Amino acid sequence: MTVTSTPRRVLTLRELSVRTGTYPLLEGVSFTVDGDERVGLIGESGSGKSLTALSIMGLLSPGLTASGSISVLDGEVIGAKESALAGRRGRDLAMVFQEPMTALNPTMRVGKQIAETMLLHDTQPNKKAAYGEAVRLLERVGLPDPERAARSYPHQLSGGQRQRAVIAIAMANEPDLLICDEPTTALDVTVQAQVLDLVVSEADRQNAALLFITHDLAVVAMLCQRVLVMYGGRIVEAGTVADVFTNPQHPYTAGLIAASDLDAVDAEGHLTTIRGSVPPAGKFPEGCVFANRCDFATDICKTQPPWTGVPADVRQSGRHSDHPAGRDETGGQDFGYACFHPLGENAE
Ligand SMILES: Nc1ncnc2c1ncn2[C@@H]1O[C@H](COP(=O)(O)OP(=O)(O)OP(=O)(O)O)[C@@H](O)[C@H]1O
Repeated sequence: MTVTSTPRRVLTLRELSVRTGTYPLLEGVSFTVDGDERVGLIGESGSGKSLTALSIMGLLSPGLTASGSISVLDGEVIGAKESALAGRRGRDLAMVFQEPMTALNPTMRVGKQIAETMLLHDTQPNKKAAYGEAVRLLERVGLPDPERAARSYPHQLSGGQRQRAVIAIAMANEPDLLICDEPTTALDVTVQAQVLDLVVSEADRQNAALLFITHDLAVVAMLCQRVLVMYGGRIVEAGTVADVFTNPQHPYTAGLIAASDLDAVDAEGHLTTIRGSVPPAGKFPEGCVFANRCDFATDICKTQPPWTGVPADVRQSGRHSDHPAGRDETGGQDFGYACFHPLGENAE
């Protein structure tokens, strides 16, 4: 008899909400990531993707308050002391930001920075061993002269090399979850694909789950098994990449897909885009947050917020199967927001 082991759940968000003093930025965000998964988080600029990632890392700016629950492995993030969060960052989970200099100390040599993250988490016995491992990591992430790179300050490396060094730091302590927020946006087009390959190969090599934030649907289609679609601080659709990209249920998802297809032109020959733009935070409509840009909106969408609870089956099992836009029965995804007028089969 073949025994298949269930992968470990590394991340569970339950009704995460984030507010400024006066208005919500994220509302009712619920999803899970298992240890063997690569999950994409997509949405236009201002949808709330980075805030979701920063919430998971416990790195929200002062002045923002989070409620709900974020569990990384077995540790709760919301309400945890900074000392506890710092102990988990880099060990249980790590993040690669869009701009590598965000993560690097400009005044410290790269090798020392990598060594320090290992010493911080006691994954190397002493400075000499940690520095040796840092050089090996720089070689593994593709730096051509790793000893020289280790002796360099960040500004002495190219943008692509800096991002490779950041990936080395992120993976130095073998985290269970790697979050990447647009990791290639600031890089030359020529090195973007190499850095993407590196992220995936490092995550796979260490069996780390990947939460990959991007505007680029093609990258998600290439890298991820599952996708979460975010708009107005909510997850509006979730499912397997195959399901969501071929048969989107939410009009916003359908619009994103149409806008990403460079061959798609409307009757007047203009490229298809989603009409209007993402409102600034605090200015989303009452009712459905997408109602003012949606071609399918009816009166109910403008007045009544769609259901935003976490369904009982998700609360119990982390899986959700009976809602139209949550129809993925294999991926364990879940969310708390849905369209009044799901597009149904063959959305196009
Ligand atoms: N500290 C803050 N205080 C107030 N509003 C904020 C703060 N941080 C983010 N926001 C607002 O929250 C909304 C979501 O921002 P977020 O950065 O998460 O979007 P995003 O989807 O990651 O966009 P992008 O793709 O451009 O990074 C935006 O309207 C942003 O202006």
